[in-house]
Amino acid sequence: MVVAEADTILTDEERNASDNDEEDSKPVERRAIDPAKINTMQIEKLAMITELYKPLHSELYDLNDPASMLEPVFLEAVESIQAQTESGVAAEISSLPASFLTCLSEATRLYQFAMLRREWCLKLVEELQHFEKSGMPLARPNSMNNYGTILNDIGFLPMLNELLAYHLNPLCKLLYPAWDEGGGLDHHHTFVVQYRMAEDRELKFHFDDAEVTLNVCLGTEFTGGALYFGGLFDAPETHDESLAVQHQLGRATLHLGKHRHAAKPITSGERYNMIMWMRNFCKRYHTHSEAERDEDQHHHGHSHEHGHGHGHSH
Ligand SMILES: O=C(O)CCC(=O)C(=O)O
Ligand SMILES: [Fe+2]
Repeated sequence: MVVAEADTILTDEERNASDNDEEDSKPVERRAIDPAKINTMQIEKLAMITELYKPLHSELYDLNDPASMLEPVFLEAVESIQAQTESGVAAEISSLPASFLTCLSEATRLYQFAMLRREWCLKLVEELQHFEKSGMPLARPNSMNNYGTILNDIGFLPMLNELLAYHLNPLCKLLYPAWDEGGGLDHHHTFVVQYRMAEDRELKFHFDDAEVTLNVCLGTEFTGGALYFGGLFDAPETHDESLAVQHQLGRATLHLGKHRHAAKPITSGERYNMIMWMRNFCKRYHTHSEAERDEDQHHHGHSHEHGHGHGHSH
């Protein structure tokens, strides 16, 4: 069932999908709110949180000590990319530390790597539980997850911007060179999804409102909940892919936003994952002429490749 947020407009496709039991064959696009439409209510909410909320672990809200958050092998990989870029050499995947990157699928460019330190993950979960108990207003993460928290809205935006600019964007430029246009992956929607036996236990087949998605497991204790991948939205020849990816605390799965995926039901415990939908400003917000738009649609084959997050008019 697709659940609409108050300010999310469902497309015909999503509306049909919500009436359709064969969700495995009909992925819906997930979307977040357009950053350009951040309204005064959200700004007032952040001001209220900043004034009234006392964090449990205030060190989580900045990136002053990257080594307390990020695994040594992740830092080493990013440093090697930066060093190569600075010396004018095009960075190569083969030059990453040997144990760093696992490629789960060449055809759909699905990767995994160690990213977040265990203590940091567990502290973030404690922080979110503390936030929830504080009675501060909570917005649900997106049009499909009912439980979880938007990190951007509760004080994590500056540190996540740094994480994207200095760590994730250089890595993504290497793994997904198509998004190197303009500033590369230059903005994001980041949230934590939460699954509990008595609440949401799974997530239906969909693709993301993102160029590239980072999904990191924060624990805590659970069974089940594997991610399932089933091909790229715009590449029918990949639709017979059927890959189940297990979670491991602190480990990141990196995939294209258009990579169709689902989360299998958890069978016990509680699962938290941090999701960053990484986006390219040029791709989304530069205005096309009619001719360019026709040209693009011809190439991509899907009109809604453009204008994500703006809602749809019919
Ligand atoms: O449950 C997960 O880990 C995946 C969540 C997801 O695909 C999403 O939020 O877009
Ligand atoms: Fe997703």
